[in-house]
Amino acid sequence: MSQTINVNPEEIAKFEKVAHQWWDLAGDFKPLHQINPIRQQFIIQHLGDIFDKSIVDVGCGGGILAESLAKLGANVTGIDMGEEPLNIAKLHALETGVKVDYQQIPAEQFALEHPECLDAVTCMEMLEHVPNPSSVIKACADMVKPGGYVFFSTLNKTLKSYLLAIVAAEKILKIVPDGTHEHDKFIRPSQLINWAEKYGLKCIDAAGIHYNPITENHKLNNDLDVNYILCCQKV
Ligand SMILES: C[S@@+](CC[C@H](N)C(=O)[O-])C[C@H]1O[C@@H](n2cnc3c(N)ncnc32)[C@H](O)[C@@H]1O
Repeated sequence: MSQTINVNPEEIAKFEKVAHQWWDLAGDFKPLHQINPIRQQFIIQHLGDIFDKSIVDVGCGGGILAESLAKLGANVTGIDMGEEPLNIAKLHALETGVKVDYQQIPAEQFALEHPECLDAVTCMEMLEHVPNPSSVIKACADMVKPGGYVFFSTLNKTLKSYLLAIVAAEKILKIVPDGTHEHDKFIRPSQLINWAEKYGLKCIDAAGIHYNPITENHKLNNDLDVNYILCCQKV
């Protein structure tokens, strides 16, 4: 299957190794738990009531966002190429009684099988872990209905993101495992928007995701220098 080429086994292995910590609120995924309410808020701000909306969460991992959207009544499918994160996601959904359809399938393959089917697609903190992010962006654009929404979040390629997301978070504070991120793989908003537009998406909103690991303060703001989220609409 040619689509599986767009997977870096080393990246998948990183997340397989720490998957057991996915729902530990004080563990390696603490930052994702802490920013989840604000990214959910950004999504709902654009989608409105998500009850009964069909949403695919691409690179869902252990299901932090997927579950939170399903809890609000959306019909959520979570896709990822990591087996262990998906096992953890399924187990957690059983424990909480939240219904999410988890599948191990590349985004490109899912898009081929489900063209223009969805009300929304979310793809959070995943693009910086794939060999060819533009191919994932195209897949997200292909699976959403015309007029539907695609949300991307990732890390900007700036000196500030290197200092905060790698030096501070990984090397000094050790709030995420050393080696989680490669600065080369970070994506400037202009680049992401360029790719999105190439595949028929129009960027209609952008926000910075501010997270201070020391004060644990988190909020959306206008500073896209480190972590940011985009809302795109399919033309
Ligand atoms: C940092 S986690 C983000 C999890 C989730 N999106 C969130 O923000 O809560 C990155 C996820 O991307 C997944 N991933 C990495 N490469 C992938 C690929 N090529 N296809 C699908 N998922 C991938 C990893 O397995 C991992 O679960």
